[in-house]
Amino acid sequence: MQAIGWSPLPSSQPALRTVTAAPSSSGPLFRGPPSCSTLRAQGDPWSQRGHLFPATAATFSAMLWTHHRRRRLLRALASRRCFPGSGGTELIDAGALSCAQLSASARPSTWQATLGELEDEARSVLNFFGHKEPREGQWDVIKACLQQRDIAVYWATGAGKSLCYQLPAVLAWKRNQGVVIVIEPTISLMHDQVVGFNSHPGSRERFGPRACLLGSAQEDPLVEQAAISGEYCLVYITPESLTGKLLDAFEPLYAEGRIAMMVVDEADRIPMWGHDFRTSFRDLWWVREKYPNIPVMAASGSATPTIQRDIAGQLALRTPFESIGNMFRRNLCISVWRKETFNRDMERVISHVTEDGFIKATIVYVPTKPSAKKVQRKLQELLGDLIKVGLYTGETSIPERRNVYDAFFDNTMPVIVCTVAFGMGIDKPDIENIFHYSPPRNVEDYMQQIGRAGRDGRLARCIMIMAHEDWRIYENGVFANGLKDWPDEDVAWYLNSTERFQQIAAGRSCRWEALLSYFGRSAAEPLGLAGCGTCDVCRGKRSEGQGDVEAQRVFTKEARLLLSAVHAAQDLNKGHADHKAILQIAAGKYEPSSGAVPRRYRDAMSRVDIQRESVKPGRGSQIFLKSLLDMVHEDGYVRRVFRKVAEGDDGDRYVWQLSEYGEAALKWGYPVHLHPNKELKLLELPEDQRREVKSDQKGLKIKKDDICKLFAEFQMQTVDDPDGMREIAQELRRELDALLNINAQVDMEQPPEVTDVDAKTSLAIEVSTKKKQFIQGILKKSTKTKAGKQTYEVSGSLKGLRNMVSYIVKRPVCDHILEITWQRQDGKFICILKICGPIELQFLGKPSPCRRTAQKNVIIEFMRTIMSGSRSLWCDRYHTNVAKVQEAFRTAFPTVTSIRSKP
Ligand SMILES: Nc1ncnc2c1ncn2[C@@H]1O[C@H](COP(=O)(O)OP(=O)(O)OP(=O)(O)O)[C@@H](O)[C@H]1O
Repeated sequence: MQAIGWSPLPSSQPALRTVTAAPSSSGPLFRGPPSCSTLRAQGDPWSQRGHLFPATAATFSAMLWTHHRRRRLLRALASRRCFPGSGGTELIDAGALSCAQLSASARPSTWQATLGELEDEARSVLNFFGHKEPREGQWDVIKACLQQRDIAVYWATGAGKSLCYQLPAVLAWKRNQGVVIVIEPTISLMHDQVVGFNSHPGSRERFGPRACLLGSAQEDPLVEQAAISGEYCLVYITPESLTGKLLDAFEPLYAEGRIAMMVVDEADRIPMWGHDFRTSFRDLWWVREKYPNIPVMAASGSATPTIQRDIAGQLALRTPFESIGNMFRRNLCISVWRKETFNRDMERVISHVTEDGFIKATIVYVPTKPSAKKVQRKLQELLGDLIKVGLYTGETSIPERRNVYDAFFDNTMPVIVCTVAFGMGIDKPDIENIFHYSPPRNVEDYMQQIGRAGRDGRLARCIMIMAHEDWRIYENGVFANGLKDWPDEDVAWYLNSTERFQQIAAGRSCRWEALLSYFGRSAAEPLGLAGCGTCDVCRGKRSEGQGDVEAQRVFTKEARLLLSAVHAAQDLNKGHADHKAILQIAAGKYEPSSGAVPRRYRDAMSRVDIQRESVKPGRGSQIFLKSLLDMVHEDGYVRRVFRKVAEGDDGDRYVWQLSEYGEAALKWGYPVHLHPNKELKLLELPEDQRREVKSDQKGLKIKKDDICKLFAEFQMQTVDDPDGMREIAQELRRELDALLNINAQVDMEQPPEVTDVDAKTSLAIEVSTKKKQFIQGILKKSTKTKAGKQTYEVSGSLKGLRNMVSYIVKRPVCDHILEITWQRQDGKFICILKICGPIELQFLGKPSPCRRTAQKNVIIEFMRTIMSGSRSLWCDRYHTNVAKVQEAFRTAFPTVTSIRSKP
């Protein structure tokens, strides 16, 4: 075999030239790289040039079998990997020429020359991607790739990180030097990258470089086979697949030196997902340990300095070439809106989707799967049948994901409602709106998600619709429970990130400035003194997102009392102002610890006392101030910082501080206007009403707790005891029915503010005939349209009707409502719904051997669905015997009247 390849030695040292093994033969189905000899025969210029990546023991010995001594040297060289230009000048063989001697004499001129040559080649590969020039920074990263260095690239979303590894991948592939493995966190992202890469004209040519994805999303086993024998230029894979069964599969390719580089894209997911649901992210160091000689690149669009350090540690990066870019995206206009009613919020979303009569590509992010379903249904309803709204969550099946993804890209489904499962790294140029209905859990996720918008450089909107209560799921709910096993420093990072995000949402300064400073970037340079000029704060539009401004009330005196207490607590406790201390100080109940300085204590207290005197009685109580603290926090007057809770310390997780804005408000006495929250409104009710509401709430909580217990019991039941299961299921069912009745009332507890119930207005609503029963009590007139739909005229107050109609008619529970009664109680307008009746189940799936488990899973899933407020369930995930499940259902749920299966 003739040698082709690059060597760090001068041409007078031909023995040290490296050689590549002939490429493995391409399978009939795949376009593998052409062999070296074929290329030479075709006069391919790539084959005449030097090597991008060092050769292996096998390839060395293939060429140099006649030179025994040098063969030994080269084997050692190959096994210890002496890289040109990367400082790998190790002494190898004392008897022969030492590598150090050789390199010392030869490297400067040859390496420069060779690198220059490679750079020329790399530039010409830019055409493959259809780009004329590299963007700022891309070239430096590509050069570091050519030097085989570990690399960390932290640039803004959409800045062009992918090219930094795809271009070297094409170069390596063309020179027959192996594949680049790219680890991506999501299937949709892999799919996007593979489709994008394979659609380049160069990829479609015969023997053109191609990309593939491996893992559960790859249905064709032949692709896996071809990928591990090096027939693809880029192999995309999830961390689970790589650290799982495919880790060993790449061994032969590695032994041949034909893995050119490993890339961990979206590397910020390592600390973010690695702890809980994607632990494989934290196992990536296995790959490094098993294949130590492969250079590693980490890329991320949302990594803070702390996360960058974590990534470097987890991937064991060796003195990496770091490129840290500016993260400001001038064309993204960020706004935050306060939630109003669900329907009103959805209407506001729609008004932006259909602005100017054009349908804008839009992604709506929501934090949980049930809320994704709810939002999708509502948007679909408002948009009608012509405009499709897709749903993409962790529960979406792989074929369905593919459909949704494709439809979104070709604009047949312009709106997608999704959880974090969708969108990461997706490069659709014309997304004009990103909505968040409830905030994502931290700044990193937010940055990543808004980064999908405006990738064509045109203006795009990023609007977050939220309520302060939304943060609770991250602090107390299922997300926070997941933190239990995390190390302290990661918990601190997580909670601080959520807290910083709350500050950004409060909008007391330019939102981009706050984002950039979170990511440790200078805001002064890209933004200038005037801020970004595009966010709602800079445009002076913050108040527009604040919902009903008239609902705000003046809390200046109470807020000043609270802020002065935070100030005093900070001062007294050496910055450790915890929740309890602040409330005690504000209420005048604080006992100083023995270490407190009496003089300072007196001064601090007297300042707080002055404020307290100006507050009305009852408004300075700890319980009132507790609600107020949440309100001033929501509005950005105070912020929290995570503190490490010591072993056995049951203190608060956070310490509180005045924000700059809070300090100014305290110092200059600005008026403080706030939206009263639920707790505060409750406190303001007369005693008897408050007690009533509380007992209702308590009743509901007890009921919910009972149900959760029953549910847990049901889950514990073994499938071998169908009678036991059935019994618990029936009990559960009764409880659920009762709960649904309560829920209906509780949901309507904030009824339309009806000032005069007798002032009736009529409103026409269109409903299908089967819903007739639930409005007959208040039906005034009914007519049938030509299309066969029934129109009913219902009486009531206009606002009340609108609320009721949208609540009832547009919700999936409407088919199960038996009776509606409206009542007026304590000046409130209450609608009581009795819910029961047919529940429709649709099954997709084939019989599978583990029927009982599947049946149980279906029932569990069903109960979850009911508890989340929905009444229909699609069981497409369970492969089971449909008839058996139907039977199990009929016994467990006698009210289920219609169970259909889909072929
Ligand atoms: N040199 C270039 N010239 C012109 N366009 C480019 C260049 N490099 C990249 N692009 C384009 O920029 C867009 C964004 O690139 P890419 O998807 O690589 O961004 P990214 O940094 O990986 O973003 P994210 O972090 O969101 O995944 C793509 O459409 C790509 O084609």
